[in-house]
Amino acid sequence: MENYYLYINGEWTGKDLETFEVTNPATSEKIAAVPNGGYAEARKAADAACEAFKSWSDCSAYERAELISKWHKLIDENKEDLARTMTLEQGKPLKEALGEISYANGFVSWYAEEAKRVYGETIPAAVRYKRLFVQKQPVGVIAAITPWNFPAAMITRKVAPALAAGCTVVLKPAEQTPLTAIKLAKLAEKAGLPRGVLNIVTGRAQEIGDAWLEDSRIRKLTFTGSTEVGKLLMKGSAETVKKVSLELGGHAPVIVMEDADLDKAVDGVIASKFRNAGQTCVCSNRIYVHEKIAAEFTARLVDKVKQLQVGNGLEEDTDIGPLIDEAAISKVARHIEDAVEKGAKIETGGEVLEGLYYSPTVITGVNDDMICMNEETFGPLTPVATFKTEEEAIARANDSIYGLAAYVFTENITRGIRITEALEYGIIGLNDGMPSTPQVPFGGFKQSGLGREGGHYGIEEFLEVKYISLGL
Ligand SMILES: NC(=O)C1=CN([C@@H]2O[C@H](COP(=O)(O)OP(=O)(O)OC[C@H]3O[C@@H](n4cnc5c(N)ncnc54)[C@H](OP(=O)(O)O)[C@@H]3O)[C@@H](O)[C@H]2O)C=CC1
Ligand SMILES: O=C(O)CCCC(=O)O
Repeated sequence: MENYYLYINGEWTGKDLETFEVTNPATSEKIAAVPNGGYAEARKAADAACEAFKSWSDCSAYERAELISKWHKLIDENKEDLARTMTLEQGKPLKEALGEISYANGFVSWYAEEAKRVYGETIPAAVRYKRLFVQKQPVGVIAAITPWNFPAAMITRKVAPALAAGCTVVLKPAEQTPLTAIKLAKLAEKAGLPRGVLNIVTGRAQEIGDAWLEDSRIRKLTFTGSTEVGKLLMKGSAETVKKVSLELGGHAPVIVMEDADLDKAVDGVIASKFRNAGQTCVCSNRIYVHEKIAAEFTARLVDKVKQLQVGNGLEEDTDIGPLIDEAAISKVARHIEDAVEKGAKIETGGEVLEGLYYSPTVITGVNDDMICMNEETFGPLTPVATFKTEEEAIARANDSIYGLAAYVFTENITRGIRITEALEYGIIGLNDGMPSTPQVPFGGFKQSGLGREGGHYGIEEFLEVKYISLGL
């Protein structure tokens, strides 16, 4: 078993701390023990990041870009090992894990370049004897708290722009998936990132979070995870008025119009629904199909869902791995039981399999009172409801406290644009089940979060705007 430690001020520490176990959700086997850090370690990490900020923020953008590019190269050279580690601790199929490493590394290369494009501005003054300038500066020390469902991409999507902007970082990965995070930090060290610039603390979430929330030297919190914890962290950030970026829950609707290309729509739904066994905040959670094509759409969908292979992610033909834990299984089962009690029909799936596996499921006869039509399932359940008019579909799709991703399938581009503009969502896949990519803004409306990650928008979250008035 490999050793995994905390990474604070360029040193691998925490060897004397108690540990917590990391298990493989596919087999329930213990795969590693990781130090159970807490308040003291979080403080040390913050001290290191504060000290390192002085020199890191003073480096030229080109110096930072070069180190970030070296990190990118090392991640690429180690992608098989990183992907295998991810599959072992998180469960997703190896082919998906490899895809995530490439996606994650896409943020690293994008922000290595973007570091060089942090432009300022000059603004015409109203009087002759003044010159007005705007420049951008790094926010300061950043605290990042990340989830288990994307153990690499949720880290690089935060850390790469923060480093590029000149910020230093303290990071707490999720309890279930710290190994990928630690391996990424080892590669950052190998790339030559100066000590204290990136610090990783594993352990007791609330203590670590509290230490960073109360620390006025930490100027920004960036978080991906549940809406519940996001709200707690937002409240906790108020005391020291930190900047906050939150990427929280979703409840993505899919609208399939009567003029959709049905094969495209079915493939899009499968891609968005079953990615990571449905454990993605942009996974489609509820499908609205025009009543005229509902029977044909459902038949084609069910046929394809039946072909999905459930199994250990390390096996080559696996499409759907295990869910992360028992609570995730119970949530899916509860959503299906509730739907069936309220009149839904299981077209395929609906079974808890041995271990942490749940069979990919399609249900029909769905109505808006069912839990699955109101809450994020975060599992492989596909509820299919029908609608009569475009207005009805839009209203039902928007009837949610969430606003992260939505999907629309239609071959009529005018209608597609009209629906897209009416949807209260931050990300829309129009005839596309996989809109995520490093160069675009990712984030939600309403209670799905604040701020944007990715693209040129992502680096702005780590920059302060400074206005300088020069009197001549
Ligand atoms: N938007 C998204 O991408 C995600 C959404 N979710 C949703 O949330 C549900 C629950 O998943 P869960 O893993 O519990 O998500 P959480 O929001 O609890 O966890 C996300 C991260 O926050 C940390 N955390 C939890 N509580 C605190 C706290 N009080 N202070 C500081 N950090 C904290 C966790 O640490 P630790 O792991 O140590 O508890 C983890 O690193 C899922 O079923 C899903 O619906 C989950 C993951 C990602
Ligand atoms: O928050 C998530 O669930 C991970 C984001 C997935 C993506 O970037 O598409």
